[in-house]
Amino acid sequence: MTVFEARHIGVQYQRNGEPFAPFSDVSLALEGGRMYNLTGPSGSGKSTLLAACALMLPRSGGSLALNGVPFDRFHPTEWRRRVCLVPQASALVPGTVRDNLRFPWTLKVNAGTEPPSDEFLEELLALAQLNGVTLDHSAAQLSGGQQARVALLRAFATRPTVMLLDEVEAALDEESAVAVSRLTRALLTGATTCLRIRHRADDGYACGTFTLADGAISYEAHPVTADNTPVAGTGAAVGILEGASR
Ligand SMILES: Nc1ncnc2c1ncn2[C@@H]1O[C@H](COP(=O)(O)OP(=O)(O)OP(=O)(O)O)[C@@H](O)[C@H]1O
Repeated sequence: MTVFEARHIGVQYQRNGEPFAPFSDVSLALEGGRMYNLTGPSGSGKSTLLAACALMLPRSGGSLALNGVPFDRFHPTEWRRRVCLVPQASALVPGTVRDNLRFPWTLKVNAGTEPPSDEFLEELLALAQLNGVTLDHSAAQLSGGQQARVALLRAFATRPTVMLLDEVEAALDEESAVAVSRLTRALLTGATTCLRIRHRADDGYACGTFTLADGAISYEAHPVTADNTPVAGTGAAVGILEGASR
């Protein structure tokens, strides 16, 4: 089922006083429980597209929808809570891993909602396979790969519908990058989806790749198994993130 749709999206910047549009008519649809790659040459507009989908940038045209509901029926803050953009360098805040995983609940966007319990956070942490890192661990003592995974958990803990990952594993070694992919895949439930900018070779976790080049987008599906799931990974967090244990 399609959970996120972008139709005929355009963005226009000003460059030396002149309008400049990396793209003006880009459409894509993402199905639930899937992970998609977004690739394309440097400067083709990948980060711009993610920011526009998260309503972080004004669009020059086009529409967005979540589960068929148009974006203008959401308050922009609520949209950004559901369509979560994770930048490449997601800075962790000083303090413990718990402080970081609960950080979204210090923000206005989550005002009035209960922060997650330690039990829920421990279940999430277990998925990330962080070699014994606990909720009380100092975030400053985590490796780069561990920090990237805690940043992902922090974003997923708010249960967004769409995760937009802007090269979250770009600065990591191959082993840590695979760990981030595995964790992302494990965190997806049937009601959530993920679009990630990726420059590395495919790692088998995505069901397909969008390519943005020269203002146009194309899509290529990846091989799937007989039960129509991507080759690598499973939604291991389905039970956790669908609510039973929070
Ligand atoms: N704030 C801005 N003002 C003007 N032009 C911008 C702005 N941000 C990005 N651009 C331009 O828009 C184009 C797309 O940039 P964007 O960062 O989206 O590309 P990208 O595909 O993500 O690139 P990369 O793979 O190098 O990260 C580039 O030509 C860039 O110079």
